[in-house]
Amino acid sequence: MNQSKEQRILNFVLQNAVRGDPCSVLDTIDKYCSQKEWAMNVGDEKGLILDKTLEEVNPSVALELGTYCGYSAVRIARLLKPGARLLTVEFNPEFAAIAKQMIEFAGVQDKVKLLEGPSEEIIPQLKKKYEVGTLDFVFLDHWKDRYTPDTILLQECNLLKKGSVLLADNIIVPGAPEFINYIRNNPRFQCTNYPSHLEYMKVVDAMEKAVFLG
Ligand SMILES: Nc1ncnc2c1ncn2CCCCCNC(=O)c1cc(-c2ccc(F)cc2)cc(O)c1O
Ligand SMILES: [Mg+2]
Repeated sequence: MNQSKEQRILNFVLQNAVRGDPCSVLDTIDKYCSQKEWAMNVGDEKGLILDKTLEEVNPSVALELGTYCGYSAVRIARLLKPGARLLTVEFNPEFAAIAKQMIEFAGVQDKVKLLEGPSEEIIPQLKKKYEVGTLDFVFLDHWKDRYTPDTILLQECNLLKKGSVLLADNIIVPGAPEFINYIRNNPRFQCTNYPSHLEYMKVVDAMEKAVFLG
């Protein structure tokens, strides 16, 4: 049974990155996906926007929707202060299994909780089952047509507080037009657009930051 692309990415990391060194894991994934096989990691260019936003917010509790191979989970976790934690949600069991190994190899497993399932099921469980009060930071990188319903669900579940920051990937490609329409016309959010490029490609993409005003 031949390997999946995600398994090949993980194997390349296990053989070429430095165990316990998150930056070497990120660099190794970027090297593989830019030189050998494209994959939908946020990548190093948009990754810098993610880094800068995280340094601004310095979250105690962060949520990621769409783990994939764990690239952005490692990217986020490496910047979290002691005691801070990331909850990351992945729908696809094969991706979740890869991401778990990636997160452990990078040595950030103590900061990351990987939750398997659809976001619409997990979000309503965050307060009671996962002891979340409110979320300081949310990275949206899952199905693009889930960005809006999940942003509404986060509000309905009282998971956002004044100052909570949402950062959404892929505003141009694959695109999230309904989300952009929703969030930019919603007086409870202050939005900023960050032009960039699709991971590992010369194709234009962008990220959108939305600060919840309470
Ligand atoms: N917890 C949950 N709930 C619901 N869905 C869930 C989920 N957890 C996961 N998923 C399921 C989403 C899996 C993938 C989402 N990401 C994407 O679809 C994505 C696609 C591209 C792309 C661009 C140009 C191309 F030509 C082709 C693909 C780039 C990206 O950066 C992307 O993030
Ligand atoms: Mg993405």
